[in-house]
Amino acid sequence: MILIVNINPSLDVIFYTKGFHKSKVNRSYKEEIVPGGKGINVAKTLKAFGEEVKVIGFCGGSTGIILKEELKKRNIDYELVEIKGKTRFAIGIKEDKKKEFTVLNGSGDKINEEEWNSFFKIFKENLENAKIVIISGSIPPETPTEIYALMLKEIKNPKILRVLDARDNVLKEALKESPDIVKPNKEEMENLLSKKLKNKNDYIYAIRYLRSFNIKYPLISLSKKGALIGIEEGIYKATLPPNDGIQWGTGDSFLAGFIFGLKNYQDPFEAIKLACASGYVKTKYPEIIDKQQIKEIFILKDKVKVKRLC
Ligand SMILES: O=P(O)(O)OC[C@@]1(O)O[C@H](CO)[C@@H](O)[C@@H]1O
Repeated sequence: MILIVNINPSLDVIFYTKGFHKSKVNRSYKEEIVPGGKGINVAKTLKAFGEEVKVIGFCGGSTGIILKEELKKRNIDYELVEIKGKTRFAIGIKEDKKKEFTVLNGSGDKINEEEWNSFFKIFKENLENAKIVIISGSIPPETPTEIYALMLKEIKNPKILRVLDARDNVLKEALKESPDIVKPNKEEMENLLSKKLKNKNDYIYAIRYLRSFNIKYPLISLSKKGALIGIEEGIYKATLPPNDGIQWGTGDSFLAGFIFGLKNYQDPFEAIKLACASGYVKTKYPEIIDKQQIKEIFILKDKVKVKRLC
């Protein structure tokens, strides 16, 4: 089973509008509501690939009830600790004829001590059956930045593949625990290094930096410009022709594609191709949940170009 930790899930609402103006009353002509949060997105894509997944984390309030209903509809197994607070919203705004996509992520509510204790109990129990653990997404307010480092430390079985997608100080702390796979995006990596990544040398520097923490497969997603991967043999850039679809949750599908590829083909090149194709296909849909989308991913996979940088 692939265990997915999403401690700050969300209900994602996408508004489609003919025009959006700040400080004005705006109207949408269509809305979509999907269960979200980075981990849940990874879970949905992996499930569509046919993998057995389980999501653990927190949920609360009426939004939490909807989140659970939506997960059930999609046959996603979950064990979420009920909290006094509520599950957050994340809002996406897509304007017709514009390439930009606006996102407003809610913060979520604070988790109390009792709720954390219940979570760690569930976490430890589920580690027994997990082959892969993916920890992904932002953390609730007032959560110590060492939280993901703590979880990684808790995974004592060396056979479990430890995967992390986090940002800022949470990522910084967790790197010290040498997860097997990390996947910051370009902006997150720039924040971590306090340096812009502009060219090939910067890319090499960034991957080497991650590898200095003994990360087996450091990945950096470059949005429309593809992705970077570091392996023992070298550093590579994978690309697909750019498209103008919605860039929300693409990094999560990217990560799911990579994990599926690595697990089933044990080949990082096949994995990075599946990752790029999964991210690309996600730009066309609010979520990846069915076999038809997976077919599209497999067709696209062979079009991904992988070039050695050094
Ligand atoms: O606040 P976070 O956890 O960084 O981001 C939350 C979020 O925007 O990320 C996903 C897309 O990657 C959405 O499903 C979700 O709502």
